[in-house]
Amino acid sequence: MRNRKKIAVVGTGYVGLVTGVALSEIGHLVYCVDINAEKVAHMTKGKSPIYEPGLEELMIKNINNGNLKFTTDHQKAFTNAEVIYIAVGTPEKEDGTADLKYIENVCQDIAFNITNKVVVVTKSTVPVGTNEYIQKIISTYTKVPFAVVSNPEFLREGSAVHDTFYGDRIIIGSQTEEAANIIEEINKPFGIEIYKTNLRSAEMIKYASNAFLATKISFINEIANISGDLGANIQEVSKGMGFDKRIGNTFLNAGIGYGGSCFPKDTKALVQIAGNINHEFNLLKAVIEVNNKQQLLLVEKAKEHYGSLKGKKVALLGLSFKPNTDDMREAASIITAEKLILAGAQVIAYDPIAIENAKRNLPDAVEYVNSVEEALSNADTAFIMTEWTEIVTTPLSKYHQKLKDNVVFDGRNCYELSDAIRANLNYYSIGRPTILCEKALVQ
Ligand SMILES: NC(=O)C1=CN([C@@H]2O[C@H](COP(=O)(O)OP(=O)(O)OC[C@H]3O[C@@H](n4cnc5c(N)ncnc54)[C@H](O)[C@@H]3O)[C@@H](O)[C@H]2O)C=CC1
Ligand SMILES: O=C(O)[C@H]1O[C@H](OP(=O)(O)OP(=O)(O)OC[C@H]2O[C@@H](n3ccc(=O)[nH]c3=O)[C@H](O)[C@@H]2O)[C@H](O)[C@@H](O)[C@@H]1O
Repeated sequence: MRNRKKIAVVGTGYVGLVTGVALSEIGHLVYCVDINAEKVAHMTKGKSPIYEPGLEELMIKNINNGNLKFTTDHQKAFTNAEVIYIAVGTPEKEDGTADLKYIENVCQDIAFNITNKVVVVTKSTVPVGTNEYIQKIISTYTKVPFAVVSNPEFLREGSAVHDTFYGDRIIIGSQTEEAANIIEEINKPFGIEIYKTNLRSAEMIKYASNAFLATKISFINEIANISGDLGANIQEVSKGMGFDKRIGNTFLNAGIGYGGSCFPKDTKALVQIAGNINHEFNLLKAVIEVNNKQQLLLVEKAKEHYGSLKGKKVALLGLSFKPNTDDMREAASIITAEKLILAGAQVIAYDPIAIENAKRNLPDAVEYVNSVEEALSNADTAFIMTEWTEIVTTPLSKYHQKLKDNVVFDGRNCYELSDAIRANLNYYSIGRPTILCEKALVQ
């Protein structure tokens, strides 16, 4: 390959690993470096530490052709590297602000180990002004010339590989044209629209995008929360709204709120970022509050239906924060399981992929089973938390057959109301009229 570069990627979470794999796939020599030795050993054998469709195949291919290496040794990764991508975590602190301790450590790792002129690219989501802070830390410890570039990541978990090769835009924020051009050249083979801007605007584009998507979700959830009782059907409302190109037809699925590693933390961080310049971001505060309430909605509906949940056996179907990932960060299943157990219910949980991670996140009292059917067979009622294909394709007649109380609380609107009527079920969903058995047609 012409212009093949040695590139180091620091941190092998979703963003680092997918970035490293993608850059190796387009022909660069990529060293992915992580401080977690167990993870590195695993990845060196071609095993992905995360469940992400299509990722492991590309990892194996590029390990075998020599383009992709994993190491715990920063010096090995950084020696002669022309570009270094930072993709470590920026978790939230207790007050909601972004914790930059991993970024700060990486800056020192970079300063102490670079050998030649390098472009340092920040993929991690960082508050506005952080790239200048990165520049300051690195230059405190080294005389080797370098430039910083902000290149925020927009991939979604569960479709991360697809999003990397077919994303909507690549944002490059830089103070120098030279550094921006180097990163533009690297990204050209992806064939995705590139937008160049300054450092601070690039940093803000990332937070503003996540905050806007979270706002769309909380907005449609509020419309859902009034639609059901007013006899409207939120799915039809969303569809009708989505025909308007100014609104768009995505991110209008009502449900039990957004979870995941980013929307919850990035919305809180943006409220804090605004607070730092004395701006009260009331809209975003409301988005967060609506989401917190939304995550509790199924428990509230069940309490209303039953009066008390004491002794009820609940099948919790789908545990990850969305389908096609084993990520449990901020999943609605966590707070739901906690509230159910607090109310005296028994929780029988199932997920196609995320059970091992769920065991580290859900209360100890939760029991786990190996299939949807097994969960239903042991339960009085079911809560649908995540719209995995395996769950969505389970016919409602199965719920009718297996559940002792014949009641389903569907947090993801997986079924048509007409199917619930046909299956003769008590069926609660989000933003749609409740179906009660007496009204259902007995087959
Ligand atoms: N998860 C996602 O889908 C997306 C995440 N982001 C952002 O990307 C950043 C990374 O998030 P994730 O990919 O979820 O990562 P993560 O938090 O799951 O993993 C980070 C990795 O960095 C490693 N690490 C920490 N310090 C290190 C050091 N000094 N040297 C080498 N490795 C080190 C850790 O061992 C860990 O494996 C965050 O800022 C996040 O907000 C952005 C878009 C999508
Ligand atoms: O910064 C990040 O980490 C990423 O955050 C999100 O990606 P992700 O969290 O992986 O997944 P999404 O598909 O956005 O879903 C997030 C949450 O919103 C919920 N959601 C999504 C869409 C919708 O219409 N309704 C809805 O409730 C999902 O169930 C899930 O809990 C963004 O979509 C990515 O662009 C961004 O890069």
